Amino acid sequence: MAGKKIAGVLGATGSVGQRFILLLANHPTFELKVLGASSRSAGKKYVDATTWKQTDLMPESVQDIIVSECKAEAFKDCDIVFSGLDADYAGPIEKEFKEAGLAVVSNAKNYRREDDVPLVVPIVNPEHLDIVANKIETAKKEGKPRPGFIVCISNCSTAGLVAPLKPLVDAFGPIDALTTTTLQAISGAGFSPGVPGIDILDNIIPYIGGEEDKMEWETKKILGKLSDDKTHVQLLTSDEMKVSAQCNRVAVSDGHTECISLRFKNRPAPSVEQVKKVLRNYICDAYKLGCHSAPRQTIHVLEQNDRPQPRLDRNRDAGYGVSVGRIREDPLLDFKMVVLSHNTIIGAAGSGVLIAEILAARNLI
Ligand SMILES: NC(=O)C1=CN([C@@H]2O[C@H](COP(=O)(O)OP(=O)(O)OC[C@H]3O[C@@H](n4cnc5c(N)ncnc54)[C@H](OP(=O)(O)O)[C@@H]3O)[C@@H](O)[C@H]2O)C=CC1
Ligand SMILES: N[C@@H](CC(=O)OP(=O)(O)O)C(=O)O
Repeated sequence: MAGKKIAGVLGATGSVGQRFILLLANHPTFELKVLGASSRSAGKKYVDATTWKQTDLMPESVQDIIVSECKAEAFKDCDIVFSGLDADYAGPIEKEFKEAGLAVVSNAKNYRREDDVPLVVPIVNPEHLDIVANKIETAKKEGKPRPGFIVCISNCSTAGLVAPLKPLVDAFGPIDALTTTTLQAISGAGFSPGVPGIDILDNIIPYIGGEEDKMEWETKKILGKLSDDKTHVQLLTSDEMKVSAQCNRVAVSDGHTECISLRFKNRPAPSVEQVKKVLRNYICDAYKLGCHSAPRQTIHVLEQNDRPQPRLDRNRDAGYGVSVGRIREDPLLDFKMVVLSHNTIIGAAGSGVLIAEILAARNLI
């Protein structure tokens, strides 16, 4: 690669934005140059604008960067713009960036359901990025400038859920019924204002607005098939796959846990040992492509009966790997298991970085 690609982060002061900063600070492909946040932060040094809440120190390289307004003009030299914007404001900002010809990889939910926007968990469905390749190729054929585009990262709980589903579907055919009950970390609720300590200490909150609907819908897009003309994804129908989610907030800092049960359409169902073997042997395409952040072990199958646990297992493969434990037969469906994923790494900023690494490896940025 000639030189490093120039990167910017929108929403750089928030929960996801801070994680982007950590992941991009010493990245071999990307050089972090531009940071954007609200007008409350713009004009200040990053170190003064940000209430840093990560357990790793703020990298020195970003401390003196002056935070910009989230305007495309300020980011015009960026090869890639990562967005960790508050979804209440992300819509028009990301649209302006795309229309200015910029490549945006977004954590916000605003464009996930658009037909021409790939919804990507990079360890699961990187082939959906063909939609971007097709746009660029079409513009080239028509003699038009390289178009801007948005790629969306999934909801954080959905990212953890689909990771084990993908190799299972590839090996054993469709899953026609799935239930998941989540135990979600407080970092998932963001920092402004975030979950108050008085609400979450000694407590569980059995409601996360919009989360269950997102999990039930996004799973069907991520596991859907790319259309033959590579313009959109054919969503799984509710007849093909029924998904039911119940979402809870728990007093964990990082790492979403999910108790899932699933049923395969084909009979006879595989054995527990076959399921474990398929999960263990799964190597994601991003790793085969040689991407820097891709997990060497995509799915860690844990045999101890009290694992996975957020504090012990969330950082496997630097937070890009997903842990699955307690795989056993289910008396109602076929199997049940416990899945753990790092919500701000593979569930958010890390997925963004890995998507960008794939785009760079494919010369799409
Ligand atoms: N946390 C997680 O695990 C996940 C979050 N997401 C999504 O990622 C996005 C960011 O979430 P999170 O980091 O948790 O949120 P935070 O509340 O922690 O951060 C929000 C960011 O948006 C900025 N912002 C707020 N208002 C404006 C505005 N009017 N114009 C420009 N920037 C603004 C804030 O800047 P300032 O500091 O100046 O106010 C801050 O940088 C959301 O869309 C969320 O749904 C997705 C998956 C997982
Ligand atoms: N709702 C998730 C985080 C999030 O913001 O998700 P989304 O990007 O789908 O809105 C959580 O609370 O843990």
